[in-house]
Amino acid sequence: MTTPAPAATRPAARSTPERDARPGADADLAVATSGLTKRFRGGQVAVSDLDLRVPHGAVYGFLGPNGSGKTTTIRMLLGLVAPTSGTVRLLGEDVPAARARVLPRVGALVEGPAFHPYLSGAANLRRTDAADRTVDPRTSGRRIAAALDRVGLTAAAGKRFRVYSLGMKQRLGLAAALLRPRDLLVLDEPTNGLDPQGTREVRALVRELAAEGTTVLVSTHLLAEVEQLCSHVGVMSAGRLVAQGTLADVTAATPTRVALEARDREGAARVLAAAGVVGVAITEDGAAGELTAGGPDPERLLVDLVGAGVGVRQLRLERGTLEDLFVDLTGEGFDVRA
Ligand SMILES: Nc1ncnc2c1ncn2[C@@H]1O[C@H](COP(=O)(O)OP(=O)(O)OP(=O)(O)O)[C@@H](O)[C@H]1O
Repeated sequence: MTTPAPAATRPAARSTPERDARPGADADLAVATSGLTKRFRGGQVAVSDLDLRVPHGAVYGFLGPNGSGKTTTIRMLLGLVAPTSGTVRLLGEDVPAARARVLPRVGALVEGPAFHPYLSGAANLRRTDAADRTVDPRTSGRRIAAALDRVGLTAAAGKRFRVYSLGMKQRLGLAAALLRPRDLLVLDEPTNGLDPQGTREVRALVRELAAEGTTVLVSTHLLAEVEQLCSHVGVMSAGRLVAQGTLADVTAATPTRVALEARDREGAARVLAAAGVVGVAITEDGAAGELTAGGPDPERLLVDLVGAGVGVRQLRLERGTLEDLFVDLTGEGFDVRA
């Protein structure tokens, strides 16, 4: 169920430059947190020292396995849960201080108690719209019709919420978030539980909104979602942000695997290890290892191999994927399918 809510660092961010401390350095950020931390009663630290940096206009994939702290972070961004420490800035304004001014510009889809099951989709939106004191009640009908149309629920507007499919419920949550124009959308696992068609529809809608200039922060545990949808990514692991940056930069930070085909497998492995290749192992037809940042370049490896008298039939370079990086950073397997 969904409820409409009002609404990058010191991560081990392999790819992100050090946080810029100059005044105004955050001006181009739609979401900026500093040292954001949540410790629940009982002592569990759900989110630890988070410096999120979401540029204006980005579709930011907030990626992490279940329980890594994504929902708690999102709830703190929206003022639904108080941080234990740290600060939040949304659209350049401090939250919660400027909450009343900034949250109307922020649309959100977060888990929680939600729509009335016995009211229709349209009637539920009427309730949501009526609860917004900042809009003109006389234009409510127009806003509701536009939001329903936007998410493809016009035909089902009169049906009771309880008979909606999961995808329709999710889309109604999005419609509620879109009752007024938003500069920032915060979506917590918007495709969770949806069938492939529903998933495609929600992703298409996010793309459309982003194309119109809305900044979107979308949490997910699906790598494919990030790869298909996002310009930026932040990776959470056990409450910490372990990488953050553009999708291209973060993916480029993955180690490249170098694989050699050589008859003298031990000799090839020795040369690789001596040159600074890490995790060198003898393979079926040669040797392989990982080229990390600052490691030798492939040309140098070939020179070394020739110099050591190791004949090489082939040298292959395999660029790491986002999935490799994720497993590497979080130590977890991953649900890679959409
Ligand atoms: N109200 C709470 N009281 C105590 N612990 C909590 C509370 N809410 C969340 N947690 C714990 O904080 C950690 C982070 O949970 P959170 O829901 O933020 O993660 P998540 O990445 O959103 O996971 P999921 O994808 O499963 O929703 C988990 O270990 C969770 O059990």
